[in-house]
Amino acid sequence: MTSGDTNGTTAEPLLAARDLVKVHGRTEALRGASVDLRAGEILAVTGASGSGKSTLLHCLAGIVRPDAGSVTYRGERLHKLPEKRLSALRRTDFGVVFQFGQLIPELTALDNVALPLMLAGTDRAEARARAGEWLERFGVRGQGESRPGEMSGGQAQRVALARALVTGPKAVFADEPTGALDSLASEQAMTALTHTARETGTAVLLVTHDAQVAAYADREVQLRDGAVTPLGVAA
Ligand SMILES: Nc1ncnc2c1ncn2[C@@H]1O[C@H](COP(=O)(O)OP(=O)(O)OP(=O)(O)O)[C@@H](O)[C@H]1O
Repeated sequence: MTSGDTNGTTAEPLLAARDLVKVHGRTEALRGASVDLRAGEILAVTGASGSGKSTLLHCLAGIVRPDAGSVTYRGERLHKLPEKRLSALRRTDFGVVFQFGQLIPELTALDNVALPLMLAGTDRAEARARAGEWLERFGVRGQGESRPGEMSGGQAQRVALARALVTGPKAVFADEPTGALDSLASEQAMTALTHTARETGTAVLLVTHDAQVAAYADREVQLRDGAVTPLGVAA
């Protein structure tokens, strides 16, 4: 793994955040954060609790608009897009997974993974067939007919990862995806995520406070007080 911020990039990044500022009430969550996510790379964003990691992820994923600065996605000003266009882009090009997978509790694992395909217009039978293949990839095919409450945390999280990747997004945003898992389940989920992302050329922005999880990334940037700092700089 190499470290670095926005320097040393030769290829055009997939996503580029520049000088992001985001204020929540009286808290400046981001104070001039800049970072690139390159196509196909797995980038870990680390930093202390409250340093702004989740806020940075939300801005890059187009979930939250920054108060200042810019987010450029393949040449488009993401933060300036109208809401309708932004949500359409999020559906086709981005996948997200959070600490608690946020699967729909009433649906089986298979239907949870099939849903994004159906929302994109795939018919139910085809969507379920493809969802089954993705459950297989993540080692949870056997849980296809289980509802989230009937699975272990690790299984549910692998289903959530399959759901994030099933539509073939260009980027997946994972916010502490293993934060609620024990070390074995965490290892299984991270191995499945990174293998699949590398196989499919999907970029992953991985927010974590766990050095073992960050070690799965190709590159790491660290946030401190809402800005990206070079790795290894003492507080
Ligand atoms: N919706 C919000 N309303 C008010 N304050 C917020 C909100 N979201 C984040 N904050 C504050 O902004 C700062 C940065 O939060 P953020 O969640 O981005 O950090 P983080 O590095 O992801 O933290 P953690 O590792 O604890 O999840 C924190 O002080 C947090 O309390």
